Amino acid sequence: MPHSVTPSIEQDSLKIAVLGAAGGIGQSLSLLLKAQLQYQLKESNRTATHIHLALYDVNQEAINGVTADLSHIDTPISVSSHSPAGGIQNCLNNASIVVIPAGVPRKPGMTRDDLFNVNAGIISQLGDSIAECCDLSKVFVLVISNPVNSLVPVMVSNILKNHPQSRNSGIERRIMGVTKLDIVRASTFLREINIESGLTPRVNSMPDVPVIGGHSGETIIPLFSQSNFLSRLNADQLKYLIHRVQYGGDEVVKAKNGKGSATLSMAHAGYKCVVQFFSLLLGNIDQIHGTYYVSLKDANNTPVAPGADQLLPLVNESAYFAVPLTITTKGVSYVDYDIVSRMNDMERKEMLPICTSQLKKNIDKGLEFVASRTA
Ligand SMILES: NC(=O)c1ccc[n+]([C@@H]2O[C@H](COP(=O)([O-])OP(=O)(O)OC[C@H]3O[C@@H](n4cnc5c(N)ncnc54)[C@H](O)[C@@H]3O)[C@@H](O)[C@H]2O)c1
Ligand SMILES: O=C(O)C[C@H](O)C(=O)O
Repeated sequence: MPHSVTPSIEQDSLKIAVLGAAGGIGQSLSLLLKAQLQYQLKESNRTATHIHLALYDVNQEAINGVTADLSHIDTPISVSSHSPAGGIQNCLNNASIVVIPAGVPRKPGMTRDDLFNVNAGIISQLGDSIAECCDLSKVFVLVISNPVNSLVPVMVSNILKNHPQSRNSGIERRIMGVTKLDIVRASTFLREINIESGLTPRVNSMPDVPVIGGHSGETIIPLFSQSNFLSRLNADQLKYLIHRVQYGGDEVVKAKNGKGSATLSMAHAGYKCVVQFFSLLLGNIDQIHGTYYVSLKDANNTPVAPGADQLLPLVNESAYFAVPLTITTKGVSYVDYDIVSRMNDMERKEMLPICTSQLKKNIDKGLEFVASRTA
């Protein structure tokens, strides 16, 4: 029996499932959701909406402990604990948003790609469960597990290939790779360097830096050319910032020295993403503007939304790419291809080709994994 603190989900309810919720990211993200989500309801006219957090992990003892602990927090959000013993179905049934930080993290000396074999198996199994338990015409799936560049293709192609109920569901428009941590880092590091250069930024505002491409090393393209501060950066500062954003993950892996990778900053970034989808589903907003790593083609191999047709030739036909998107309850509805035309020469001629050639290998690896799994 899953341990359920509030077992019955009321009719007007919104359920968020976190898979891998007993881990470093999962625990901190679940804390933020349990402690903070109800503040979104205040903006909503759906004050009667009941929010439920369904927490799943293969580590049964750990997830029961995490759920019992969170359940004492004085917010009107119910929580339930799920593990393989009681089945993942109870966790996923009726979920509107599924967030996935399940899988192994890096240790020093490893690349994200070294995680592929273990995590691709986990992601494809979780994808099978999502296909069986969730309404594929409605659910949003946010993939945090690494390597994001390969695992999003695994999630999308496994569901489309192996689950006939996905046909015409549009699920490929609602599976999002989470690259928000790169955006969070770019903003943080730019602010730091501005302060070092003698600027006094406002306490309550952070610089905006779009980051596109993928989520590892040189596939990460921070577009400092599109921040308001480019003219204040010298060439060395710009080089330093780009490198720091591209390898920010390594900084944390090294500092944790074998005890994992970024968890707290990732939980913060993931929370920002979940809040967007939560607000969309509550009806607080009718569209999201956000950057996610998504499939640029739909199940019929045609561009996923307006703008994707223009973007594809600009990104060397990369089938997956992180790019600013407009997202409605149906999923990706517009792809901001124009961000590539706004890149400066160095970003477009030097960084973009390196990104897309590496992305191609990462994407192919994911697709080949699914093909061999099906065969
Ligand atoms: N997208 C990003 O920006 C980003 C940032 C940081 C970390 N990550 C990735 O997120 C993943 C998780 O990182 P972490 O630090 O939380 O790791 P962790 O080891 O602390 O937690 C992972 C959790 O997943 C659980 N798990 C394993 N297999 C599972 C399965 N089949 N179903 C459900 N749960 C399962 C484990 O029991 C564990 O509790 C890693 O792959 C890491 O590389 C991504
Ligand atoms: O670096 C990692 O392995 C975790 C994550 O992708 C990060 O960017 O911090």
